This record gives sequence, structure tokens and C-alpha cells, in this order.
Amino acid sequence: MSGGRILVTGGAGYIGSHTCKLLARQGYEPVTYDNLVTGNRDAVRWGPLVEGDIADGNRLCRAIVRYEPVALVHFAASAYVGESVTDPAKYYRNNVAGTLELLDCCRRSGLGRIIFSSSCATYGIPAALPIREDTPQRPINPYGRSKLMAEHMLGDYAAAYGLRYVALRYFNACGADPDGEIGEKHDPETHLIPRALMAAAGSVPHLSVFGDDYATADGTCVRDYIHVSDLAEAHFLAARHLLAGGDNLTVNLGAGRGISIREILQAVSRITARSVPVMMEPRRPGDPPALLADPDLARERLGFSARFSDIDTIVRTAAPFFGLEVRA
Ligand SMILES: O=c1ccn([C@@H]2O[C@H](COP(=O)(O)OP(=O)(O)O[C@H]3OC[C@@H](O)[C@H](O)[C@H]3O)[C@@H](O)[C@H]2O)c(=O)[nH]1
Repeated sequence: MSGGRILVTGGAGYIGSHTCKLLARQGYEPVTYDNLVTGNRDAVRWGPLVEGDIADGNRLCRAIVRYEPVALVHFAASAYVGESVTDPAKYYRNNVAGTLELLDCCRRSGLGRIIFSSSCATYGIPAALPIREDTPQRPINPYGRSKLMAEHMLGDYAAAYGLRYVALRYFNACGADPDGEIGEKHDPETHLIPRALMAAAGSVPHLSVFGDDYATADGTCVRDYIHVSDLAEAHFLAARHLLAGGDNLTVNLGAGRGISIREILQAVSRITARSVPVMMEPRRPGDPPALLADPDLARERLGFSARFSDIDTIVRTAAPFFGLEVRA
């Protein structure tokens, strides 16, 4: 370890664990702080695990004092858009109050560099594509609002108390570690690519496609899918930026291209040589028709560009975690 320790809240989760692996490879020691409610203990492999909730400020502060991290990466959050509509209290408690507690711990313990997981869900339904960072943020669900509130808290704390941050607005995270060590393991699994792979593998009867009457080229929703290993790389670049004295920064993390649900299904069929049984369903409430990042600012300011986010690499790396062989 030459770069120092980095505290990673939510380090046992999907994006968190991939980021820990990359940070370790880059010479940092990731210290995971996770309550293991949605995280997986066996995904914590590259540094110690402190079991704790971000709402437990005393425990979090003690971890900061004990490990003396040079920066903090804050993934820990609730992240189901649909659930945020039916149980907004959970989202405001975990994502807003939890982040406030965490920021106060950082203030008290003098930990002044924070990398924050934000989301394209903070934009809502954008007036124009691609989405730039100065596109107005008008989230359409409590999840997006909770992430936007946390962004505002970070900005205000930075201005008043001098901490520095990078906020990363992820588009659609997907794929799995190309080494095959860790993958995507949500319970329940609601995301498109895992559900499509589960349907191809026969572990669910079919994939429900939520709407094929959108004003998009083939009628299905378009998203900017970004490989989790690319997201991990961006966190490393963000840590390096802050450790080099870089200023506060908020950037999109996307591949800069849109892929429709039909295109995903074609790729899954081609790469696994299995058909994906599909059932057309009504639109899912709260789904924007198309989301697509302008990735220029992340490239200019962090030197970030997606390397694993072509659809073939995404499906090839994810398929083995759902019991599927890669055939093409
Ligand atoms: O079973 C499914 C799942 C998803 N979909 C569709 O596939 C597209 C992608 O849906 P996903 O649930 O994978 O991802 P979403 O675009 O809703 O949200 C994602 O991006 C924003 C992040 O902040 C969220 O945390 C993440 O879930 C949507 O159009 C959705 O309606 C289906 O048609 N069927």
C-alpha cells in the first residue's frame, strides 16, 4: 500500500466492491464500511471490513480515527427507484440523513476529501440529449431527489467548511469484473441486463419489457449503459484528482451512447446463443424514454474514458454470473 487508505462506505455492494478491487490494484488500501443489508460479505476481499451503518455516526467516526483514510468514497445508499416511490422515508433516511451524518463525521474528524455516488436519476426527463452536467436537474422520483439533496449538502459543506469533493453521476451501471471474481448480485434483482440474462438462463420464466411504444427508434427505452469496471476506474481517477489538490467537481459517468432494450436483448441472444423469452408489459411509472450522457467533462477533468462499456463486453462479463456460457 503506497497511496494510503481509502474508506469506502458501501464497499460490499456492486459498484463499491469493484471499486475496492481497483483501488487495491492502484496501491491504496480500501477499508469497507458497510451494514451488509444489501452488500455481500464475500465481496470484501481487498481490505478490512467494518460492519456499520452510516447512520451510526459514532461508529463511523471511530473507523475514521482508527484507519486514518486519505479520502472517503461514499456508495452506501438505497438504490431502487420503484421502492423509493412506495417507501420514500427509507430513501430520505438512508440517502439524505445518512449522508448528513457522514458529512458531519468527516467534519469532526478532519477527513476532507469525499467522492460521492450520484445518479443520472437527478436529471429526471431531460429536455435535450445528450445530458450535460449543466442540464437542469428535475428528478421525478424520491430516489433521484434524495441524491440531488445529497449533492446540495456536499456543495454547501464544501463552501462553508472547506472539504473537497467529486460527485459522480452514474448512468446505467452494468457488467461484471472481467477477471470473474465478483459480479452483480442484487436481491431482488430488478435491473434490465441481469433480468435478461436470468430469462435466457431459464431462472425466471421471461423478461418483462416495460413499454414498446416510446418515441425512440424501436419503441423501447434507451439508456447509457456503463461497465462497472469503468465506473471503478473513475473513482480511482477522482481520488487521484482530490489527492493532487484538485478542485470540487461534478461529472457524468456514461459511455456517451444510447442502447435500446431491444438491442440489449439481441446482444444477449447472440453472445449466449440462447433466446430471451419476452413478455411485453405496460410502461413502468417514472421511466424516462431516453437517457444519454455527454461524457466530455469527465474526460477533460479526470481523463476518464470508458474502455469496457461496449455492449459485447458488458454481456460477456456479466453472463457467467447467471450461469450462462459465452458462445460468441
Ligand atoms: O425487467 C425489466 C427491467 C428494466 N426494464 C427497462 O430497462 C430500462 C433500464 O432499467 P433498469 O431498471 O435496469 O435501470 P433504470 O434506468 O431504471 O435505473 C438505473 O439508472 C439510474 C440509477 O440511479 C438507478 O439506480 C438504476 O437502477 C428501463 O427502461 C426499464 O423500464 C425492463 O423493460 N424490464
